[in-house]
Amino acid sequence: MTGLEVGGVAHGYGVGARRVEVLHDVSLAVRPGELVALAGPSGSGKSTVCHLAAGIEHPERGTVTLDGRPTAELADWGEIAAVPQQHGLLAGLTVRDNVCLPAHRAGVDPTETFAWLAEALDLDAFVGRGVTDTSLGEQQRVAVARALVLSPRLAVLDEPTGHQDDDHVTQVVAALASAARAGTAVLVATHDSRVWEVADRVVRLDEGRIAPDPAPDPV
Ligand SMILES: Nc1ncnc2c1ncn2[C@@H]1O[C@H](COP(=O)(O)OP(=O)(O)OP(=O)(O)O)[C@@H](O)[C@H]1O
Repeated sequence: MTGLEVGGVAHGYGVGARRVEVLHDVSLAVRPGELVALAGPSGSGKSTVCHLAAGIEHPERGTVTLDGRPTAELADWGEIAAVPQQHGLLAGLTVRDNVCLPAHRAGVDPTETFAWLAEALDLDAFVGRGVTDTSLGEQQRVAVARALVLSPRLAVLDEPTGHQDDDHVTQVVAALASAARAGTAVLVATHDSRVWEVADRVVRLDEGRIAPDPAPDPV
């Protein structure tokens, strides 16, 4: 098991005069059991890396693999689970059914994991409610719970603390750290220094390139 490997990726959007080059020779890895934060200014390409890692897009050049297989060929939520910026929840379902959907589709009983996630992410008060009848922050935690319900080999989360207050940031960060301890490779695009603090590594993007590590402070 090698986890997520992004190798020499170049990627952009559009053609001709509308062409935007977004990523230039990006390489990074997230090993099973690692939590890696992807930092960088707005527009530096974090969400694009997330889309490629989650297999939502194919890289134009280079490779993006999970345990050696292209992520774009892995559609199973037990392999790769994602929290996109817009959360991607199903409006017609309750909170509980949104979280449990990947498990139901995989034929796995989610009862125990759901109970743990609902408590860990403070969902208990509204698990039976339609997901559209919850706040944006609540929906974001529902999306995090859904991503973790099958203990995927890779979890890709795009700004998963963006709508949370301090206490709930702590809960989301703890749930992600716990998933990593259980063996999931966790990639988190985030501006949130509270995520950087618990990450095994922080990888910085700058204008679509991996930024070098800052020089150590002089002693
Ligand atoms: N579908 C698209 N078509 C054209 N350009 C795009 C598309 N998606 C993203 N871009 C451009 O690619 C660049 C990187 O966008 P991306 O969303 O990956 O950045 P980001 O680092 O996640 O930003 P933020 O922190 O604001 O979410 C931006 O200049 C953006 O405008």
